[in-house]
Amino acid sequence: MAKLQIQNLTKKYGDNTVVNKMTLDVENGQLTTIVGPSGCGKTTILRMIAGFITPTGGRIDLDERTLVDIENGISEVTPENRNIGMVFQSYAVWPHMNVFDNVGYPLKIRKTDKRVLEAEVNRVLRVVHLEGLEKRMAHELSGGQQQRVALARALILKPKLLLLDEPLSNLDAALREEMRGEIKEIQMNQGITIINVTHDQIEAMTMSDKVAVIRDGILEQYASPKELYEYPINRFVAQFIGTANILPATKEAGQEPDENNMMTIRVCDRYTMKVPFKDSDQTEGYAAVRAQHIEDEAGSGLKAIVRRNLYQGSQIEYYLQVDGCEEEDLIRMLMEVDFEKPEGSVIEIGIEKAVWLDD
Ligand SMILES: Nc1ncnc2c1ncn2[C@@H]1O[C@H](COP(=O)(O)OP(=O)(O)OP(=O)(O)O)[C@@H](O)[C@H]1O
Repeated sequence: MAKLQIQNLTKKYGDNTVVNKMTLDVENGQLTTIVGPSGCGKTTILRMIAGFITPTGGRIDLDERTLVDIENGISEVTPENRNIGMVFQSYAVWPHMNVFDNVGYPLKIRKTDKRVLEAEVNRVLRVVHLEGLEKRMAHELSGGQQQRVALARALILKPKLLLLDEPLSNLDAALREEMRGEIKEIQMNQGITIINVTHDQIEAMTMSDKVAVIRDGILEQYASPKELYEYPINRFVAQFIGTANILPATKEAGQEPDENNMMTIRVCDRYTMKVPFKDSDQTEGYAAVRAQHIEDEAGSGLKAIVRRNLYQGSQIEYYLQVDGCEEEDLIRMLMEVDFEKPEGSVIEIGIEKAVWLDD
């Protein structure tokens, strides 16, 4: 049984549909990340789950309790009664309050017994590794520490669901990585369900059990990081997650899967290969190919001119103009450093692995 169920969730501002019939389940104790370009509707989705924005349509259930159901006219549960914690991109800590008071505030306004409050503050400060800083004013903390205070304040009410709206985006790279690890640890140790929003695809891949890729308010694909990377559903997902090369491809109509569940496609009208079978009627489409799956293969029939080679220490990244591809669509290839080809050289390439995309 899923913990959070979102069905046909829709938000319109006038004629502008910013979230369009989104349906997804988040399993108990899992971390789901919502990714997509700026303006695709990520924050709007999170704020509808939290109860700050009323949907135009659809339904949200948390642990078999209906939070909102527009079509059936069920009155909305107010944000403070949803048992959902939220941490925003801006730290939102009170600068002239110390760490203890910042974190204890949600319990204080609920008139919690002083001793219980103290024990709870100490508990969550340990969880976010801030013990010892209780008396420090929030404005005397680093960005990362302030973000931990915000996290502790969200955790103190023991939410069923924690919503994170790009809380790491203002932190430097090293701190961001550390915090990712800590959020993951909180998820595992506290058994909490988390929805994280980001436009950083590396963050999405490394932290999540599942990733929801959104474009223009529409859920394009919802799957594990590995599945998204290996079997992207369309060009948008293939390029957004792990920047795949996209090459024009064709296939014969009516193909059946072979004994290995593969089918035959022709890439750039020059190179025939097998890819995982997809039940599609289309004869013209695309092959998505990762840079590390393009190889040097003399006699392959797929010619390429080296346009750029970028030495990266452990490997060389080549940008190739491939016969049969648009001239401006350069293809990326990663090679060992002993494969040295100057700009302008003509090579022949092979493709070790690809997936077929209809669109
Ligand atoms: N109150 C509002 N009135 C009208 N349009 C709005 C309102 N709030 C958001 N929008 C529009 O809805 C769309 C989605 O916004 P949202 O903030 O959810 O995107 P996002 O994916 O979180 O973007 P970012 O990554 O930049 O934070 C945007 O086009 C935005 O301009």
